[in-house]
Order: sequence, then C-alpha cells, then structure tokens
Amino acid sequence: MAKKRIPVVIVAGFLGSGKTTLLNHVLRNNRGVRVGVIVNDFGAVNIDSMMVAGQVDSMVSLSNGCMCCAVDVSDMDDMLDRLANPTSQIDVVIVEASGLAEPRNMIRLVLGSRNPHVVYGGLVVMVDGEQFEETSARHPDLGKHVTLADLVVLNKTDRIDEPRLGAVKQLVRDYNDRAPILATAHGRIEPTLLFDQEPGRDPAPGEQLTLDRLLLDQHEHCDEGCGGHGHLHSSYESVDFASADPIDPRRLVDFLESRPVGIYRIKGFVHFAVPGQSRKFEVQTVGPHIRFTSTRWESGEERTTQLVLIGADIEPEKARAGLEDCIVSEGEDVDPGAMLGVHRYTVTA
Ligand SMILES: Nc1nc2c(ncn2[C@@H]2O[C@H](COP(=O)(O)OP(=O)(O)OP(=O)(O)O)[C@@H](O)[C@H]2O)c(=O)[nH]1
Repeated sequence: MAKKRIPVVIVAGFLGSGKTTLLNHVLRNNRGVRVGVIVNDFGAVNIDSMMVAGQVDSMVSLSNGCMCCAVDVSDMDDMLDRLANPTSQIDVVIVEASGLAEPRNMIRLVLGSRNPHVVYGGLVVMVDGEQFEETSARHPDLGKHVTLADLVVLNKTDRIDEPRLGAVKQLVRDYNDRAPILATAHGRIEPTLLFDQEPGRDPAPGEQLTLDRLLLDQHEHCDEGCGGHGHLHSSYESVDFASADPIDPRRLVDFLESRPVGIYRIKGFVHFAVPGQSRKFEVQTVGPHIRFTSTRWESGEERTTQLVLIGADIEPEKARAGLEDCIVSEGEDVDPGAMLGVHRYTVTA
C-alpha cells in the first residue's frame, strides 16, 4: 500500500502569541504521533529551537531572517526532504513560523514543494487574546493572516474576562467566518486537531489558495519592491545579545521593567551572578509582561546569557548598551537579595 503523504501544518501568529508554547504542548502530548518540526526565528540566535529541543523527533531550524522571505521553494524542499523521505518515521511536520512571517508565503512554499511525500496540512494562526485588539489595529496584516487560517487558536484566555473573550472572538470572526476558533490558555489544544487534518484536501473555500494565485500574489508583492517588503517584518528589527560573563539580576529586571522604547518582545536565557544561585533562567517578555522560568543547566552546558530583542524603531546600540550595563564586572559583589526582583516574575518549569 502506498505510504500516506505527510501533512505539513504551518503554525503562524504574531510575536509572543504562544506558538512555541503550543508546539511544546503538542510535542509532549503527541500520543505516539511522530512529529518533525521546522522552527524559524527572526533573530540570529534561534531561541525558539532551544526551547523546543529535547521534545521533538526531528527538527530543522532556520534563524536570522524570516523564512517567508529568506527561503525559496527549493530551500523549503531541502528542509522538508530532511524530515519527510521514504525512510522517514515522521507522521506530521509542523512548521513554526517566525512571529513576523507572512503566512501566505509560507503556504506558497509548502504548496510549491516538489517533495512527493508531503501534502499541505493547513494553517493554524495563533492569536494573543489579550493583545490582539491592539496589535491588529496597529498592524492590519494580522487580520489578513487570520483570514487565511484553517484553525484559529485564541490563546491567553487566562488573561482576559468572559466579555473581553467574546469581543476578541467576534473580532476574529469578522476576519474569518469559517475557521473554528479554539479558545485556550498556554496553547493546550487537543493535539489530534493538528494531526487529523485530511491529507490531500484542497485549501478551504473562501480563499484562493491555489499555487497559481499564491505565485501571482508573490509576484504582485515583489512588484511593490521586494527590497522594502510590505511585510510586518519590514518595520521590525532584532537585536541579539550574548555574554559569557554573568548578569546582575537587579539591573536586568530594571532594564526589563523600563524596556527601551519600541521593544515588543524579548526572549532568551540568563546566567545570573549571585552566590548560591545555580539555576538557568529562561526570560520572556511580550508587550508589558515579564516572565522568568527557572530551569537547570544541562551537564556540560556553557553558562552564558543569550537574548533576542525584537521591536519596531528600536535603537540597537542603546538597547545593547543597556544590557551591557547589566553585566557584572570582575570583582563586583552581588547581594543574594538581588534575586528577589527575578523571583517576582518567576514560574518553575
Ligand atoms: N498567561 C499566559 N502566558 C502565555 C500563554 N501562552 C504563552 N504564554 C507565554 O507567552 C510568552 C510567549 O510565548 P511563546 O510560546 O514563546 O510565543 P511565540 O509565539 O512562540 O513567540 P515568538 O516566536 O517570539 O513569536 C511565554 O512567556 C509564554 O510562557 C497563555 O495562554 N497565557
């Protein structure tokens, strides 16, 4: 019997909406389904792949640029070939798009694939329930992305009350009147919703997601000047920061609480210089929210700090200088109480 084709599901959604969280949930609850993952990050350090690593059967990652622009169909094929080939044990491929990706281009890359073992498995768009009203007003493209979705995951419902949830649902419905909307917290959806996509089905009616149409859109889009993309990420930029020297917790919390103007998203790992403190801390900020997760260093893992900051109209040098000020200089004492500020924002993994 011919082997079934492997569905390729694209998970998109604005910065910090919860894509990696959903992916990790799905990987942890895969019910024996073997998942291959393609992770794309906007910054040069692929923080997302570090956050997914260890849970996944097979992963390829692409950092430093948004896949929807940086990659053409043959590059996507290379990545798919590594995951989906005749000897592959993979049942489904999930592509986690960068938070600034243009889903239409991502779909084009998958539909245009020459890999005979894969089939487009649908577009999941994650919406940050708390931020969507504001971010979609600021970035009309976000509404267009929702329009393309086969499934909308309305995430972070723990941060909003019922009436607000109703209003956000209605807003999503206004953009897309056919896709199921799944309200959830922490991306905890039923994983089979992703895996059970009917292989080989055509894109849903209501959107002309044929390859021809998508190629045409791509062409039209490039006519507008592919150097100055009309995409979300044309106005966004990222700053990477790495330090082998440890970080002062109090200064870092001050930095995060008074984020430089324009920074919307920060993510990465921190090595704090505090006597008796040997934990590794993951840090995440989305809009005004700060969250540390206390985890542990793997044996032999180098203790460094790696952060990616993403925003619009940011001043990279200023942002980097602010973080450099958080580095503890040699011989400097850090008082153990300095961790209090971090603990205020910490959850345990
Ligand atoms: N309160 C709350 N926090 C959430 C929820 N889902 C995700 N988060 C947190 O939001 C932050 C961003 O989540 P991610 O899963 O990294 O978001 P993302 O969409 O992958 O982010 P980018 O790849 O940077 O676009 C993390 O601190 C998560 O723990 C949720 O439902 N409720």
